[in-house]
Amino acid sequence: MTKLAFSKMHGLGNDFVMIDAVRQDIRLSADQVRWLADRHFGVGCDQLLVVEPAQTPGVDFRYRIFNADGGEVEQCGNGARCFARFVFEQGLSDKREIRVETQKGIITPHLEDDGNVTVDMGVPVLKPADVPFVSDSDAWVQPLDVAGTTVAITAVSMGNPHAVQVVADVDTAPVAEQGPQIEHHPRFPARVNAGFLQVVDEHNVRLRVFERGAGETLACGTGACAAVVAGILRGLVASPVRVATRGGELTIAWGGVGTPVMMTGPAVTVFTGELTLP
Ligand SMILES: N[C@@H](CCC[C@H](N)C(=O)O)C(=O)O
Repeated sequence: MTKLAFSKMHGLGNDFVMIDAVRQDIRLSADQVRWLADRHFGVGCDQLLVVEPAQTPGVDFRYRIFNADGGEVEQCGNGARCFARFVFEQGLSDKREIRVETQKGIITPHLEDDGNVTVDMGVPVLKPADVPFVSDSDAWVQPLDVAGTTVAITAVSMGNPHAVQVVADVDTAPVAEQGPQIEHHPRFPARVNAGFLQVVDEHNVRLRVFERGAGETLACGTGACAAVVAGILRGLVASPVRVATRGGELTIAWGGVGTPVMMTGPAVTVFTGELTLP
């Protein structure tokens, strides 16, 4: 029987089980990830985050991200902020700026004095083939057939893939209906996170995201980055942009094509615990 110490954290209600695999010798199967993520039989979370020793010189840690469905993915924005608070609170690092490698490159969370965390999320990828999105056009806005209707999406990778559409009102947007269809759309061969963006004014938007491998979450950090990139490319908003999600607000700043996206928001520890893995 394997004992596992963990922390339960959240960023705007996007919740995580955090595991220290620096001091614990732990390797989880997809079944164990699904069990931990299960809200009835396990701890419950949208994503499970595993902190490991770095594999690259000059980098502090590696962190791995698993969706509630057990699949490992490339990037997680709210998770990156929680990762930074976790390693600080757990005494794994006393640095306020931490270089961490993910499946899709190195990101740099910074613990702010006010308790928020700012993360350099890297340069967004816009070339369709690299998102990956199947298209013979490089246009920022592209039609996508979704269950008999055509929606206008912007495909953006923040390390992980996003399809962002603009809606009149997020409260009435067809998130539950279209979300699963977009997630599994054949033009997104790695599946995709489906974002629904409402522009309030030049510096304020509202956002809902149906996440790949987790369903709709209360907030999605990379989704907020992708939505602001899409909004700026479409000429609808200007940096910085406050993104209101169902779980709270993030601030996203982006200087344009070829520059990194900066994300600022909270990271909260809810409780710590120990369990026996099945
Ligand atoms: N909630 C995350 C994103 C987690 C990964 C995503 N579901 C995917 O499959 O790409 C965030 O805050 O960015």
